[in-house]
Amino acid sequence: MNQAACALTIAGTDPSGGAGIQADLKTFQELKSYGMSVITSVVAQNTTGVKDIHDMPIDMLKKQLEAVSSDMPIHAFKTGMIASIEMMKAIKSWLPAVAAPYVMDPVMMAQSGDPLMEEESRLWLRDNLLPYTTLVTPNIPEAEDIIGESIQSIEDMKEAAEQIVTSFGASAALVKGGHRKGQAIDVLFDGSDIHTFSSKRIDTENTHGTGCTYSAAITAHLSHGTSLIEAIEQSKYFVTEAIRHSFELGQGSGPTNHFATREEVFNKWL
Ligand SMILES: Nc1ncnc2c1ncn2[C@@H]1O[C@H](COP(=O)(O)OP(=O)(O)O)[C@@H](O)[C@H]1O
Ligand SMILES: Cc1ncc(COP(=O)(O)O)c(N)n1
Repeated sequence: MNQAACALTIAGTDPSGGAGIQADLKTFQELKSYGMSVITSVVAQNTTGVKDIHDMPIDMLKKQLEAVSSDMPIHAFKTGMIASIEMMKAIKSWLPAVAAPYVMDPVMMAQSGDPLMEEESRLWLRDNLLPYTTLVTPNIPEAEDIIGESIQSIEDMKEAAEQIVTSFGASAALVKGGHRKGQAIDVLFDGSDIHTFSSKRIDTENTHGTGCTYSAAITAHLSHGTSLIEAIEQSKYFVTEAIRHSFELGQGSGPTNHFATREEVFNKWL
C-alpha cells in the first residue's frame, strides 16, 4: 500500500504562479509531499503587484476546510494570506479537526507593498491564531508589527523571536532577515534556544514568493516527520537555491524557481 506525507496550504492565489497557493503546491510537490489546498482569496496579481482581491465567502471557506479534513490525512499544514477576521475565525474553529504541525506565514503585504490583510485583522491574528502555531515565520516588517517595536540588528531579531514565543504564545518563531542588508540571516527561537540560519545574499530583484516557498518547504518537511530544526535547515537551502536560480519572468520582481534543486532539470541549462 502506498503511503504519502500529506501537506495542506490555506492561502490566497497568485495566477502568475510565484507566490501564494501556487508556490506552496509546487514546493510540496518538489519536496515529495502530497499537496492539498484551501483558497482564502482569489488575488489578481503578478510580478508587478496586486490588481484586485476577491475573498471567498466564509461559508465556502468553511466547506473547503471541512472537505479536506473530513476525508484526507493532514500531516502538516500552513496558513498564508488570511484577509479578514471572519476568515481567521473560521480557521480557528476548524483547528480542533486537525492534529498536525501548524506553520503560519503571517502574510500582511505582497512583495510589491500592496496590502493582503485588512489593517484591523493583524491584531486578531496575533492574539487569536498565533498561540496555536507550531512555528510562525514573520519577515522583519511583520515581526515589527507583531511586537510593536522596530527591528534593526540581529540582536533585535533574536529578541523579537523570543518575544513572539514568550509574550504571544507561538511554540516557535522564525524571524526572516530577507529585508536587511548583508547576509540573509534568519533567527529561530524554539521555546528554549536561539538558532540562526544564514546564507550569502544573492544579488537579485527576483524574490517574488520567497516567504511562501520557505514556509511551504518547512511544512512539507514537517509532513514527513522531520524535526523542526532540520526542516528549517533543509528549507533554507531549498529557498536559497530557488532564489539563486530564480526566473527573469514578468516586468516586476521575478518568481523563485521551485525546481532549482532538481539536478536533472538543472543540467539541461548548464
Ligand atoms: N536576496 C536574497 N538572497 C538570499 N536569501 C534571501 C534573499 N532575500 C530573501 N532571502 C531569504 O529568503 C527567505 C524569505 O525571507 P524574506 O524575504 O524576509 O520573507 P518574505 O518573502 O516573507 O518577505 C529567508 O530565508 C531570507 O533570508
Ligand atoms: C496570495 C499571496 N500570498 C502571499 C504573498 C506574499 O508573497 P511573498 O512570499 O513574496 O512575501 C503574495 N504575493 N500573494
